[in-house]
Amino acid sequence: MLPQLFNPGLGRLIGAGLLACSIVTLGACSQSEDPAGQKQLEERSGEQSPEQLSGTTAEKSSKAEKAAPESGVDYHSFANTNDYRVKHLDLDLTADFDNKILKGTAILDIKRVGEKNPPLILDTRELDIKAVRAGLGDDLKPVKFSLGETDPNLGTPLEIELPKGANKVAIDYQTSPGASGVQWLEPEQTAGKKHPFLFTQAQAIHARSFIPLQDSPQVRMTYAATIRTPDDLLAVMSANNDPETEKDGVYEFEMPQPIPSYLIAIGIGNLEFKPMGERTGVYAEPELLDAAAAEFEDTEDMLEVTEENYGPYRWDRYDLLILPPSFPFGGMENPRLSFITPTVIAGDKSLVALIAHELAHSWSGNLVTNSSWRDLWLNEGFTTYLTNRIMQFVYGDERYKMEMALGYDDLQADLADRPDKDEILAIDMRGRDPDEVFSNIPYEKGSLFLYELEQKVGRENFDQFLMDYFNKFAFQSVNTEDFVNYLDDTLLKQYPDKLSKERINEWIFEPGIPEGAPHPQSDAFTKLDPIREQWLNGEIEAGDIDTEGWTFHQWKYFLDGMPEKLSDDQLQELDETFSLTDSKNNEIAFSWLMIAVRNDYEPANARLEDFLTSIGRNKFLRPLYGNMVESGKQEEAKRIFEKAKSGYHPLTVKVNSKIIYGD
Ligand SMILES: CC/C=C\C/C=C\C[C@@H](O)/C=C/C=C/C=C\[C@@H](O)CCCC(=O)O
Ligand SMILES: [Zn+2]
Repeated sequence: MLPQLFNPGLGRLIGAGLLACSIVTLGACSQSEDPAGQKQLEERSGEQSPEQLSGTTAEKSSKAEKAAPESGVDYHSFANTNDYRVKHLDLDLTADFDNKILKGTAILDIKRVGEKNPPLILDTRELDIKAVRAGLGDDLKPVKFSLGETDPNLGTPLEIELPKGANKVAIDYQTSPGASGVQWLEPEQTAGKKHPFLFTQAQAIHARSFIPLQDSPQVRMTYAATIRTPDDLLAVMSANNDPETEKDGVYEFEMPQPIPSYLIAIGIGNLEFKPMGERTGVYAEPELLDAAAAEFEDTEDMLEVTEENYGPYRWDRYDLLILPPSFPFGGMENPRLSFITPTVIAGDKSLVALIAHELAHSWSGNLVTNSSWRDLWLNEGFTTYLTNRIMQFVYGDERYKMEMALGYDDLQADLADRPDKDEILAIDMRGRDPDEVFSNIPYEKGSLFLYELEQKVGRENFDQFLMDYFNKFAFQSVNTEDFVNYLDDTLLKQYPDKLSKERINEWIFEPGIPEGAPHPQSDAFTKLDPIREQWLNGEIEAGDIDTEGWTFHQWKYFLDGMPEKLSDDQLQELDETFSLTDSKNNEIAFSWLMIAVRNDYEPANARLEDFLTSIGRNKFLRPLYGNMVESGKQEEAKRIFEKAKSGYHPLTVKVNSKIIYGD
């Protein structure tokens, strides 16, 4: 039998569905004919289409190398960061739940870094800009501004004429109800069903949909914020949340460490706090608070082992915010306060690698940051490597091996699915929407590359290397070339007989996995292969399989290793013996539903519909909808998607409607 993984709080959430919230059609933003904006756009998105980047492997990789943006250039931002840099943001926003808008003022402290005095160009998306003032210090006067042409991926540049010597710009604005980085939830979509909820998700290029700024990970700023909410709701941010704060509708925050814009985050809801350790705690709706605190109680241990091995935690507190199930990701590493899907509260800590992952970003990603989305692997590959190590420190070798092996299988699956050009770590993303290119490749291939380095130079030496890397580049944004140069100066010099530049380039600039790369495996998994085989061959019945003590990881491995096609009898036997359709572990349910969809297993249809309408996590939705379309169930996919869509996050709607309806 399946282990009993049911969690009452989550059960209520899942059962409730996600209806009643309507995603309002994106409103038009006032625009002017603006040649400057158009030029920015051409410079950023037009040089080479992805198709132009195809060719032989050698050509491809050399073109990928050339795609390294010049210093100060980010193909996913209009901002003229070679002229000005935003250093600090002061935000004062009111959350208007009735109209689904954030309204207020952003004051940017800017530093001129170029020789000239051109207009300041900021990123925006669907923002209604009411007025702009600029000047020196607090002497701000109204200035001219214009919105340029809108690019479907990048949004709309905001051009501001600055008086000479200006170092401050104040922008009065409001967001659109359909802002791509904000989800407004109706009470029905929450655990408590009585209060609305709001959360933002800025990565990769959605901060611009709720704050006008230089929305590029090359730019780091400190921030202070006042967030005004209805009196009975609590606001939290990726900043200095005070666990003692009482609900009163006005909340002040400070983020004293410089962070990139994609890490600015706001959550508002009927939230309460529960401590888990000295520096760690959880914010959640009261209905979920105890379950979340119990599930994630090892967070403090994770924090301590990571510090011991990779250097100090530099962000003061580390708390978790548990979001409603429409959150489009497993977690988001917002500094000091990771945003977490409730779908990982399984009741048995089986899915807590996600917490290790978000915590690890406090070193890889938040401290040392990819300087453009081309270099995402520097954030995610390092973080995935650290995640595995944290899981080993806290839960031991067997868990480590299983997590690694599952990651390797995820990588294989994505490699089988993607064009060569998207298998390159330093990926060419020009002209593309980062949300649509997103895959496991930067995570798992990046991590496997680091694992190979570890194997070659020895674990202790590699840990030292990582600690030094985090210290050297702390609070800086780096690109692939910075990392390669650092490798040149360190490990390549220290271990010339063990490492080579060619091999490193192959990992970073060539598609696929280099020949001879490590292949993480787990005995706890390989022993399941003959059992699965025997069952498939009819030599044993499902009831003969001794599943006592199987971990979630083993169930996932067992199910994911099933062949494409199973007979109706086989599906029924599996389901009746192991109650798979009713599994309360969302990862197991997902693996089973993937099998059910591709084999037209009707008894799982109701669960499939419930799953797709109650969870908004793209990791599950994209493959499930994709599988439905591929197996001829496009109409059913459309029906369910239309029913669920009003409760999905804007990003979820966008990427899945492409899958279901095509372009
Ligand atoms: C190769 C793609 C390059 C850049 C894309 C960057 C961001 C894309 C965007 O869609 C945002 C992603 C945010 C991810 C946040 C957390 C992930 O670690 C979650 C992974 C999936 C999950 O567990 O649900
Ligand atoms: Zn991550």
